[in-house]
Amino acid sequence: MTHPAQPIASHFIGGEYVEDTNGTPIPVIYAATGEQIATVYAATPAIVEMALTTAQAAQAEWAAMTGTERGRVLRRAADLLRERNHDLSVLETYDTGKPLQETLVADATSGADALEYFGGLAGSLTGEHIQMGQDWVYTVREPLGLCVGIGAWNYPTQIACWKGAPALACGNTMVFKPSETTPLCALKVAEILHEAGLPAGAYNVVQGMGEVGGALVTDPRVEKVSLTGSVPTGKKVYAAAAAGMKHVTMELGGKSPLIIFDDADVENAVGGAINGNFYSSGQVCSNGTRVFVQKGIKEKFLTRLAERVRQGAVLGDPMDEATNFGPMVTENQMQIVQGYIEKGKDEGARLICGGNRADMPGWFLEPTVFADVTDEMTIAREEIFGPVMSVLDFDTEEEVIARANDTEFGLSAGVFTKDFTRAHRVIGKLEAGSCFINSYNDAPVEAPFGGVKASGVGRENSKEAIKHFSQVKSVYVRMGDVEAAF
Ligand SMILES: NC(=O)C1=CN([C@@H]2O[C@H](COP(=O)(O)OP(=O)(O)OC[C@H]3O[C@@H](n4cnc5c(N)ncnc54)[C@H](O)[C@@H]3O)[C@@H](O)[C@H]2O)C=CC1
Repeated sequence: MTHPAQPIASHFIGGEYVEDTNGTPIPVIYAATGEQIATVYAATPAIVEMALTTAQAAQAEWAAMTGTERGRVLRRAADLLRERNHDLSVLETYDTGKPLQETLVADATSGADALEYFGGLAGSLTGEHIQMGQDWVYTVREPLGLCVGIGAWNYPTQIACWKGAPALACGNTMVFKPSETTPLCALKVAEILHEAGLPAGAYNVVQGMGEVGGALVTDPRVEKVSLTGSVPTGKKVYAAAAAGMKHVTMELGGKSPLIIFDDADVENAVGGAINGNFYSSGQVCSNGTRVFVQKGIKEKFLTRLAERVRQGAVLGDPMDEATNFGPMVTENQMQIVQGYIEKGKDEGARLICGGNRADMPGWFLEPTVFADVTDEMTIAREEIFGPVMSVLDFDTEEEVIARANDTEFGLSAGVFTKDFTRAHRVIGKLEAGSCFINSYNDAPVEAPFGGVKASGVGRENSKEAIKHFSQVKSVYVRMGDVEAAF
C-alpha cells in the first residue's frame, strides 16, 4: 500500500504535478523508523527546462497584477496553510523526523505568517518622488524576474514559504528546489499557492541534488538565487551566481555564541540555552552552540541545565504529541554528530549529559552537553548541526566579546544579563546578523533574519526581504528645455 506521505508526483510545474521517472530515484526515509515512506525522482534536464521556461513565461502576467491582487492570493494561501496545519505538520514530521509537538507550531504556521505578512505588504510597494527644482525624479520598485530558491532539510515548509512569499509579493516567479533529504513539503506549498489563485507556473518545485541546483543557478534566464544551506555550498552557489551577475541571498551556517553573565536569571538562561541547542534536535542554523558562561554562575548553570535536560527531554515517536525531542534527519547526519561527540571526549571536554545514541529505532541521539570546552576544540569551532552544546567559561566582558567574535561565522548571538546597559553594549560589539537579549532563537516574520561574515549575504523576512527580491528603477523627468554644449 502506498504510504500517505508519497506525493502524487515528484515535481510541480505550471500549476500541476509532473512526473519523469527517468531521473535518479530519491528515497524518502522516515527518520524515526528508518523506513522508506516515499520515492521522488531527481529532475532530468527536460524537467529543469520545463520549470524554467514555465516560470519565465508566467512572470509577466503575475507582475502585471496589482500588488493588492497578488497579496490577496498570498493571504488566501496563508489561510489554507492554517486550515490544513495538522496534515501539513504530519507531513513535515514525515519529511524531517521533527516531533509533531514542534511542527504543529513552527512550520506551516511560520510559512503562513510569511505569506500573510508579504501578502499584506504587496500592495504598498511604492517608489519615491524626488523634487529637483522644477524637474523631478521618480523611482519604481520592479521585480527581478525569474528567481531560484534552494532549500536545506531542517525546515522544508518554512524555507519554501520564506523564499516564495517575498519573491511572489514583488511580482517575481520562482523555481524552488527543496533539499533532496526532505522533498515532500514544498510540493504542498506549491499546490496550495495555486489553489489560492496563483497563475499557473508562478511557483514551481523541482527535485534533485546539487547537480539540479547547479543547473538552475547557472541558467542565464535566472535573475536571482536564494539559498539556505551550508557555508561550503553557499560559496559554490554564490560564485556560480556571480559569474552570471545574479542577485543572491545566502542563508548559511553558524557557530553562534550565547553569553551568560553572572547576574543572569539562571532558569531563563538555561531555558535560552535549551531553546538554542536542542530545538529540532539541534538542527537549526542559528543555534547558540557556544555557550559562554561567566565563572561565578557556571556550576549553578550546569547543575540546572543537566537536571532540566535529563528530566525534560522526551525522546520517542515524533507523531506522539508528548514527544519533544526527535531523531536526526538521516543516519548520515547522526553519524556526523556522533563523530563530533567522540572528538569532544578525545579533546578533553567534560561530558555533563547525553553523549550516546538512544536505544531505540531511528536516528535518535541524546541531548548532549559538554563543559570545560576551550576555544581550540573542534566542537567549539565547527558547525555540528545536532544536539551538542558546548559550555565555555569566561571571566570578563572584554574577553568574551573577543572570543565570541573569533570565528568565520556570524549568524546569531545572544546575551543573558539583568544589566541592560551591558546587554546593549555587548550586542553592539558582536559580529552577528540576528541577535537576542534575554532570549534565544525567536524568528518572527516581522524581524530581519540572516548572517554576517561567512554566514551569509542579504536578509530574509521583514521589509528587508523586499529589497532583496526587487530592484529600483530611477526616472529623471525634465520639465524645461534641454541645454546642450552644441
Ligand atoms: N541561515 C539559515 O537561514 C539556515 C542555514 N542552514 C544551514 O544549512 C546547512 C544544513 O543543510 P543542508 O541541506 O545539509 O545544506 P547543503 O549545503 O548540503 O545543501 C543545501 C541545498 O543546496 C543544494 N546544493 C548542494 N550543492 C549545490 C550546488 N553546487 N549548486 C546548487 N545547489 C546545491 C542541496 O541539494 C540542498 O538543496 C547547515 O549548514 C545550516 O546551518 C539551515 C537552515 C537555515
